[in-house]
Amino acid sequence: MTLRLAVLASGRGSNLQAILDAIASGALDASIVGLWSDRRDAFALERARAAGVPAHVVRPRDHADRAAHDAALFGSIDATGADLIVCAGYMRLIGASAVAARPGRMINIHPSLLPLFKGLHTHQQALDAGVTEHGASVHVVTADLDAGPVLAQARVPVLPGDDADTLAARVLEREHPLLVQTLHTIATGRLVPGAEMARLDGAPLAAPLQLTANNRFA
Ligand SMILES: Nc1nc2c(c(=O)[nH]1)N[C@@H](CN(C=O)c1ccc(C(=O)N[C@@H](CCC(=O)O)C(=O)O)cc1)CN2
Ligand SMILES: NCC(=O)N[C@@H]1O[C@H](COP(=O)([O-])[O-])[C@@H](O)[C@H]1O
Repeated sequence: MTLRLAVLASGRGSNLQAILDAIASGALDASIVGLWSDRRDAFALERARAAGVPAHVVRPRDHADRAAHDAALFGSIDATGADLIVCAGYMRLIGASAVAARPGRMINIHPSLLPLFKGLHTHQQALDAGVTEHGASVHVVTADLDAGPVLAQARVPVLPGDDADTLAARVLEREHPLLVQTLHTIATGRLVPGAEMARLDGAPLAAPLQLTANNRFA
């Protein structure tokens, strides 16, 4: 069955574009039922429109508080019958009640090797920590920020002379196949995200899947 995706994005939308391209090429058996952004200037909106995907703006400033914003956002998403909600550069903390109502149905791509470097400015965090390896993670969204079960990771070296921008670019290049391959593994039913635990081939996922250089899981 084709996996129906609702995608949330706040910015340029390159991860959204990676999903769109994978669907268009036949590499991912999924459809995007809509793109939702909290920012009306998000270029992700243009990418969605160009692909014929319904693009929605739900701005926090138009709602009384976080709970009201979440209610409007997820009410719109629920109306589409989406199977999975993908945070692809969505820069809002999702409230605990919205998360609790959708256990295991939301994933996020985060630019660090979780549990290292949660939150924002992850590449500077990595440089400040002096790590020699960095990367990206796809994890289940839970009430606590960037703390849910980690489904898959991709690793990159930190190179001498790196700054936050050069490191971010190297990570972003690996995020795209990481997200697509994770969605493919979910779409085929091999990987099942859970609020507390993910399962791979019916067994508890013992450790995050690791993306190889040829964009497959080891
Ligand atoms: N409940 C959860 N919500 C979200 C998660 C999560 O794991 N649990 N992942 C994030 C994505 N994210 C990092 O990966 C992230 C999103 C938002 C923020 C943040 O501090 N946002 C501020 C507003 C910032 C702004 O508007 O510029 C806020 O919400 O007040 C940090 C990290 C998606 N949501
Ligand atoms: N805390 C969430 C977070 O920092 N997400 C990051 O935002 C970028 C979105 O890029 P994109 O809009 O080009 O997909 C990506 O690097 C993603 O990992």
